[in-house]
Amino acid sequence: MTYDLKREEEVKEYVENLGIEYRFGCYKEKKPEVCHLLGDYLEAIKKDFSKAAAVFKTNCDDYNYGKSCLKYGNYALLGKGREKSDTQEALKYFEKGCELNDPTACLHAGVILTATGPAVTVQRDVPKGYNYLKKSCDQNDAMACHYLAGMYLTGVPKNPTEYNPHNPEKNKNLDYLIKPDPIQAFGFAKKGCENGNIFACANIGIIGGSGFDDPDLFENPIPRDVDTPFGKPSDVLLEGSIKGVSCVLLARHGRKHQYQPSDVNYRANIWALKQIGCTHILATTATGSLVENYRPGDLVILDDFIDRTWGRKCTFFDGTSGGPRGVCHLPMRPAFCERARGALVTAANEAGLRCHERGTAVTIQGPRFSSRAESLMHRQWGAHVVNMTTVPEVVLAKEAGLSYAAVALVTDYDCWRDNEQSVSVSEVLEMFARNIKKAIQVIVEAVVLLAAEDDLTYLDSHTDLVSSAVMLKD
Ligand SMILES: CSC[C@H]1O[C@H](OP(=O)(O)O)[C@H](O)[C@@H]1O
Ligand SMILES: Nc1ncnc2[nH]cnc12
Repeated sequence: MTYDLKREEEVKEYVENLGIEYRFGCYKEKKPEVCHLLGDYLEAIKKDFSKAAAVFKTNCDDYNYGKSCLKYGNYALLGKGREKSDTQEALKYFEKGCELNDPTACLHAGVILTATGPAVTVQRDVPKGYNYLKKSCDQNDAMACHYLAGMYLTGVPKNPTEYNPHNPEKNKNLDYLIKPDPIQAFGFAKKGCENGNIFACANIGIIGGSGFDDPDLFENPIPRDVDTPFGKPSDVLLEGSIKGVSCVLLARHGRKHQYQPSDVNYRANIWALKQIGCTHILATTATGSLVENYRPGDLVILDDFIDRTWGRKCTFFDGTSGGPRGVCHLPMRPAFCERARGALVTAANEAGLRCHERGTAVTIQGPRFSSRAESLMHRQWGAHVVNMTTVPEVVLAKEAGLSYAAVALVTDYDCWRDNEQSVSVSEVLEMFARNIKKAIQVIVEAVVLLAAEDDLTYLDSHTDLVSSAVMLKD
């Protein structure tokens, strides 16, 4: 029989007949795949969750249908179609689903058995949980691979309460069920990424500025040519890993330093990093000092800016096709992500480097350096360093909901000091080259610190802030 699905009565009849067919296939013909469809039908069309739960349960118990075990496990976990939730019961069904080769059931069983925290009610069994996760990842479940990558990244301590993400030195002495292993972590992250979990692809973007355009950060970087609604970024994105953490490097001015500060496509750069799955961006920038105590060779973890640029595209919210809609009035205090800044500060301090934990950058339009009068004025305004790129980069990263922080390397004293030559390109590049190891060390350690954080709710607050700043009328 054919139905005209534009007519309401015929749709109703079709749906009713579907239910009859499923019942027949399940109860009379005893076909497990049809019983599963019947469960889906009861859930999605009839919204009868207790009946759906009963069908999934029986189909798992009697017909060993893996997908139904997963479904019933979910019902038990959420307390859906039954009086209350029961994690132990859920685990039993996930384990059976996994034995029947359902990769999602394996994932859920693995997560339950390895989870820690106050809400956990099931006895932790990391080796068993690990095997379930591995089976799931082997069957190309991207989430399981991502989860395993996380386990190898930080290691799985016997006693999770002893683990302190802010104290890597102390963590080294812990007793581990799974030892931290960056190579394994990267392998699983790569597999998670290949199977479509963008968060396993490249979590931390690194924007390298002058002198950091092409550093040897990754062993075998994979170049990725990316396009965005805002045009092409300054260069290919280089994917690789730092101590097992998936990262991606972008040369702000292009690897041949082909774009001057006002011609950098900042929007494409930030969008490309977000598009590829970055949640964080750590940037480097060469800066001139505006205060005596910020000496060439020092690091500054920027915490504010003064914008002296003009004509740069400084918002994604301008109606560009493929971009976000509405008008965005984003608060700029704080300008940088405090958590990412904290990681840079800790990394610099732990490495024993001379580092200023705060600093305001005045970003000038360039490409020329400041006049002496301008330099003196910037000093009076309270800026600590001067460069040509922090704006609009920091603004756009914030609009994209990313965690962004920048480590500035002081390369010169600009031109405000009496009886001293004013800054030159050769001075900047020479100074950066002499200190590049510091910048690399800080970025590398900050990447490790950020990756070890397990409370990522601050990332939600970045995106929430953007949502609350957008004015949009339908
Ligand atoms: C090469 S001198 C001026 C140049 O250096 C800084 O670049 P970046 O921020 O990309 O490190 C500064 O902002 C100017 O663009
Ligand atoms: N003095 C300076 N002014 C602007 N950008 C810079 N980058 C490095 N030094 C600088």
